[in-house]
Parts: sequence; C-alpha cells; structure tokens
Amino acid sequence: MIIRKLFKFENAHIVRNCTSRRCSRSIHGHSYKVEVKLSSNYLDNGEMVYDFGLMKVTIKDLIDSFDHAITLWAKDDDEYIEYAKKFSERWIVLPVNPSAEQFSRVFFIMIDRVLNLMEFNNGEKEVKLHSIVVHETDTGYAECFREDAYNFKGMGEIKLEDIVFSDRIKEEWNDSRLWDKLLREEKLTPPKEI
Ligand SMILES: Nc1nc2c(c(=O)[nH]1)N=C([C@H](O)[C@H](O)COP(=O)(O)OP(=O)(O)OP(=O)(O)O)CN2
Repeated sequence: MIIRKLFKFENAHIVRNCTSRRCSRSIHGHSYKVEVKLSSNYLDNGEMVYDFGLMKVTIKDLIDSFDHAITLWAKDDDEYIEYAKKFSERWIVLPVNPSAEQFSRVFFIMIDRVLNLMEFNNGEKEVKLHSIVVHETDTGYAECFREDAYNFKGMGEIKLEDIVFSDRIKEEWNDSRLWDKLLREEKLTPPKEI
C-alpha cells in the first residue's frame, strides 16, 4: 500500500543552462507542492502504514527548510551566490541545479536517510520511501523513484554532505542538530505522542 502526504513551500531560484530563458536568467519563485509517498505491506498498531502526524516532524522540518528561502546551485556564479547569501538569511546551496527534477532527487535522498535512521516504536514495519513528486507549478511536476535518486551516473551524484543550509534555517528546526545526526547516521527517535 502507498500513503501520500502533501507539503508546501515558497522558494526562489534560477535554473541555469535550461532552454526557458525566464527560468535560466531571472531569479523567480514558485509555490512548490511536494508529495511524499511511503509504502509498506504492513500496518502499525493504529492500522496505518505510518502516521501522517509523524511525517509532520522531521520530514516536514526538512521540506520547510526551503520555505521563504532561495536555493542556489554550488556551481553558479560566485558573486551571485555571495549576494544571495548576503541579502537573504534563508538560503540553501545544492550540489545540483535546482530544477524540479533535482529537487525531487534531493528530497528523496534526505527523506530516505531519515527513514533509515528513524526508530519505529508503534509497530510500523518495512516502511519505505516509494517516491517524491515535486510540483513546481500547477502544470508541471517531476517524480523521483529510488532508481532516479541514486542514478549518479545519469543524473549527477547528490551527497548529503554537499547540501548546505543557512544557520537561520537550522535554528528553526525542532532539533537544531538534525543535519549533524543525518550526516553522522545517528538514530532518530520519534515523539511518543504528537
Ligand atoms: N523539466 C523541467 N522543465 C522546466 C523546469 C523544470 O524544473 N523542469 N523549470 C522551469 C522554470 O522554473 C519555470 O518557471 C517553470 O516553467 P513552466 O512550466 O513553463 O511555467 P509556467 O508557469 O509558465 O507554465 P504554464 O503551464 O505556461 O502556466 C522551466 N522548465
């Protein structure tokens, strides 16, 4: 069975080297919608694949990092990156161009790590990340499956170590050590009740 939870965020970016001129040469924003789809053949003590409420803790914090923020590509012009960081306290640097496709891969890799480290304390079993859908506009989306997320040869490698969040973003997380924990692969403990 697949369950799906929808998250939303507002974000600014430029996607370099694409054919659409407005997209590649002007800073612009989107009201993104992100669908996180989880799968399992089992149900927990509440007869759910995974409580939607639990998805509103760590997974939500990570996606919400991108809200009212600017997303920068590490290979963009240094001057542009420095100015964006100077004038926006909420910024993220990615090792890949911030297209809908790469956003969906970035979210897949981050949320996959969260699920791999999360303790399941309410009888959840074999909860897996099925796919991530990133709607950039009302009319266009990208959907990332496991084979896309880890398709380093065809689509570029995304290492969590190469994703950088500004201090202000990290300060707003429920757990300010969240990123360290993901990088060091420390166990994550869910709240007993939400
Ligand atoms: N495959 C992709 N194509 C485009 C992406 C992308 O991430 N993946 N991104 C863009 C731009 O960011 C652009 O802002 C969105 O383009 P578009 O869908 O053309 O946006 P519109 O709102 O103008 O769409 P309408 O359907 O005409 O309203 C470009 N391409």
